[in-house]
Amino acid sequence: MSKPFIEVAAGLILRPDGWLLLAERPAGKPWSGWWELPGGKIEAGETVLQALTRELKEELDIDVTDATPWVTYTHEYPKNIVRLAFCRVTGWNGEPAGIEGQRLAWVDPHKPITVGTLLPATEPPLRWLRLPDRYLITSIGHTSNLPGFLEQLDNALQSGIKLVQFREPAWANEAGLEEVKEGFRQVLQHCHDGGARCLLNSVHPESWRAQADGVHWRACDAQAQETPPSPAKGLVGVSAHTSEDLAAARRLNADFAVLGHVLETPSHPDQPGMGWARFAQLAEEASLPVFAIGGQSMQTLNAARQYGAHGIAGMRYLLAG
Ligand SMILES: Nc1nc2c([nH]c(=O)n2[C@H]2C[C@H](O)[C@@H](COP(=O)(O)OP(=O)(O)OP(=O)(O)O)O2)c(=O)[nH]1
Repeated sequence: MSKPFIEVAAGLILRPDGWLLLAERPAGKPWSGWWELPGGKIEAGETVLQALTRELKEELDIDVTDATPWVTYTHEYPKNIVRLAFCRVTGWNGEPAGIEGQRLAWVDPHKPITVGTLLPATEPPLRWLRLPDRYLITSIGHTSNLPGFLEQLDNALQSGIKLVQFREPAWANEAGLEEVKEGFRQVLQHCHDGGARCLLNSVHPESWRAQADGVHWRACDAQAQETPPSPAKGLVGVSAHTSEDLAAARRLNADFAVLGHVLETPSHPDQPGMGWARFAQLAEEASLPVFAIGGQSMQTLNAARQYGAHGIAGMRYLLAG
């Protein structure tokens, strides 16, 4: 007999200081005593955000004023399969209270969670929440551009960029390997001095990866990998344009995908963007955090979140701050 399939809306209720609300499952419910994100089952005819708003009123007595879809994730338990639509909740009226007698705790998601044991399906979103919301991709292109780029990079790091990808296919085509490798070394050093991590694009030699803080797979390279290559060091990102690319990202146990391009962008002048509607569709099926790419800037971050993005990725606009 097939297992029951449950659809759930769950909220990452985030205070302005970044702390997150967790709740203990009350006595009398399955998994009582385990900690979770507040929320509950989606009823027939309800949208995810309607279900979330109702559940948070019933369980916490708060009125949600600002919530956006985030990652939708399916987990198989021994007795059922749960599809969790996680949403970021950043605005509400009222002070959360444990209406069903459940204990509540505000926690810093960037530190180990010590309040109690999390439900198995609640662990991934806490890990994903630690990803920064902006992902800067390098576009140096030529050895003579390196000093100017590093200056701009320092400014971007100062303005809060915490995740960078070294991706230089054009530069690697026209310059010697050692020259580009030296550029990578310098970018990495600036990132580390500025408190950021730097992933290496899979277009560059595998032997450089040990220095990087993780690998970012091109879509074609991700598709070509049958199984995750030996335990990945650091973060794993994957570029995606289609459902198949997102499936490859899941096979590689990626921490996130970069999906696009969404809007028109100078880096792909002849290709129209997929648009936000298609982006939202693909993001919903991704089962992992997705950065929107293509025409993205701080002005599009809020829009991207409305369509289910975790954050934005880009070259020019993110570098310009
Ligand atoms: N709310 C929530 N549910 C989670 C999380 N992680 C996780 O595996 N689940 C599972 C546990 C349950 O099987 C299911 C949620 O169902 P529930 O029993 O809380 O739903 P509900 O509040 O509508 O409860 P009820 O009225 O049916 O008693 O999702 C999480 O972080 N938050």
